[in-house]
Amino acid sequence: MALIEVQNLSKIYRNCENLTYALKNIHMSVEQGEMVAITGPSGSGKSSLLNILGCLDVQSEGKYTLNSVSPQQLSRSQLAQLRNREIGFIFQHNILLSTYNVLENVQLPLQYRKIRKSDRKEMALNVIKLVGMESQAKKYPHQLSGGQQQRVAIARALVGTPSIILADEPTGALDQNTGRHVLGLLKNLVDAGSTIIIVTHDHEVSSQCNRIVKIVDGEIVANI
Ligand SMILES: Nc1ncnc2c1ncn2[C@@H]1O[C@H](COP(=O)(O)OP(=O)(O)OP(=O)(O)O)[C@@H](O)[C@H]1O
Repeated sequence: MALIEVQNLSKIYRNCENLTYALKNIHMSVEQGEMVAITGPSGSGKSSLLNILGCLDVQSEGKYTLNSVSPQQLSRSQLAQLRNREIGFIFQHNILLSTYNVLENVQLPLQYRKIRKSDRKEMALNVIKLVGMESQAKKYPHQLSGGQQQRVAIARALVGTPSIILADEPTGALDQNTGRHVLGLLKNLVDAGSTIIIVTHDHEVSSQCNRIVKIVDGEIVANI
């Protein structure tokens, strides 16, 4: 079974009298070690899909399994544990805590796990090194550039060794050079065995992925 399996999945938003069919009959699977781009025009359903894959929302119809687990069958606390253990999130505008330094920010996803304090620090330092930020570990977010902050966000997404990394426009807020650097970092992670799904409008990013899933009006129109 693939790491991610989506079958006949639909998402319908109900607001008062209105129904919006944000996703219609989606089928897709993602294997371990793939880097997959999700593209499509504004309002096509990309975020709705990413939210379901990230267990932040549930589908209205159909089936989703992550590592053979069906998130829709879990309680809220089980779901929170699954998210914490299996998924690393990277957003366009990273949400580092301003009063925490780099090392403290990167350790955050580990605080809900039963891991010794000294081990947490070591795990965080390892991923901080991986993204080339070891000399900045004591700095606070406001002392870093946008690209450096995004590298810290990537380290934080990685620290718990999640099964999958979900990235929403990870280079969208960066200048071209910094964006290329961050993209290179994500590619290195995939080369080392990580699985990444990236929502992007950027052709340079999607062209570097193994596969592009294009969504239009809630339907997959290409998966190549
Ligand atoms: N909470 C909600 N309630 C009602 N409709 C929603 C909600 N969230 C999204 N939608 C609608 O679902 C459709 C898909 O939205 P979605 O945000 O998934 O698109 P998107 O491809 O991520 O767009 P963008 O690229 O602009 O971020 C749109 O028609 C949107 O208006």
